[in-house]
Amino acid sequence: MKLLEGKVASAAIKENLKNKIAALQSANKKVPHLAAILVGNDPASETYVNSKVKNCHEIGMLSTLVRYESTITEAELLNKIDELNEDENIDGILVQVPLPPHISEKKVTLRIRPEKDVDGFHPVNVGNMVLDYPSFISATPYGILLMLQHYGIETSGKNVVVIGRSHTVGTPISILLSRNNATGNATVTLCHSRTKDLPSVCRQADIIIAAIGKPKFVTADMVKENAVVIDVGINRVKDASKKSGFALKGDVDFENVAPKCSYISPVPGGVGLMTIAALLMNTFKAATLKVEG
Ligand SMILES: Nc1nc(=O)c2c([nH]1)NC[C@@H]1CN(c3ccc(C(=O)N[C@@H](CCC(=O)O)C(=O)O)cc3)C=[N+]21
Repeated sequence: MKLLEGKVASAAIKENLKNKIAALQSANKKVPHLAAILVGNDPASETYVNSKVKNCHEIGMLSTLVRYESTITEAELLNKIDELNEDENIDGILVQVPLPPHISEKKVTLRIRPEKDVDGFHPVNVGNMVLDYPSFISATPYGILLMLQHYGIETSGKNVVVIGRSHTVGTPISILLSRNNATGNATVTLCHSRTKDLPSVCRQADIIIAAIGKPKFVTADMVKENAVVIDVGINRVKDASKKSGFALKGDVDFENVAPKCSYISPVPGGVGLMTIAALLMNTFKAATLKVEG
């Protein structure tokens, strides 16, 4: 069993970006600049956004963190997005979700200009992604592709079972893995709560992608010998031994599943870190595409 280490794979991507940014700098060109908006003080969101900002800094990318109290009005937030859309110094914009209930995530998503939508959440980007036109692929599915690529895991002709049909993970990764290109050509089965006999469907899988949001959902009896297991879950489970009182757990019963796998991604230290690398890739692309017109 080999671990798919997000730390190792994301470090390689970040090193490459760092060199490219250094080259821009020495050519006196503009350095990519990400604007991240965080509303409220949800501890998980704070961790993720701080990590995004820190990672920008590590590779020489500029970032601006815009913070608001959870009482900010929807109109104020939309105004800020308009301002960042117009700001020529800003290449990428992301608004961390979830947002407070009085703010429409849909309105916010639609307001960000598709050219600056480095999260790839705008319907224009989602549509372009589906049609295989140039687009921003959202961070989690893109991160999974980068992880598979880094470890040289072949997808062509493989049976992939994706568990979970969310807009942000299950649906886009199913589309991306089934398309006709170097990171696709898989036979994809997208499973969900109405799937009949999920364990036997999973046992057919060469690659399982677990994105359900339930700890220990994928158990050893569901996994074929030598399968590749990608765990996208990020569940905060009560754990009195941790300083925070919580432990981060994936969707896979790691202890019992790992011995059967050829490769498995851990949580933490797996796909989560790849999502950040993917965001940096998208922000770099947003900046350089603009330069090229
Ligand atoms: N507009 C928007 N874009 C997002 O991309 C977005 C979002 N909102 N909302 C929430 C989800 C979740 N997400 C993660 C990012 C990093 C880790 C990550 O770095 N995880 C570390 C551990 C972090 C920890 O210790 O809590 C790991 O798995 O090793 C996880 C999850 C981005 N998301």
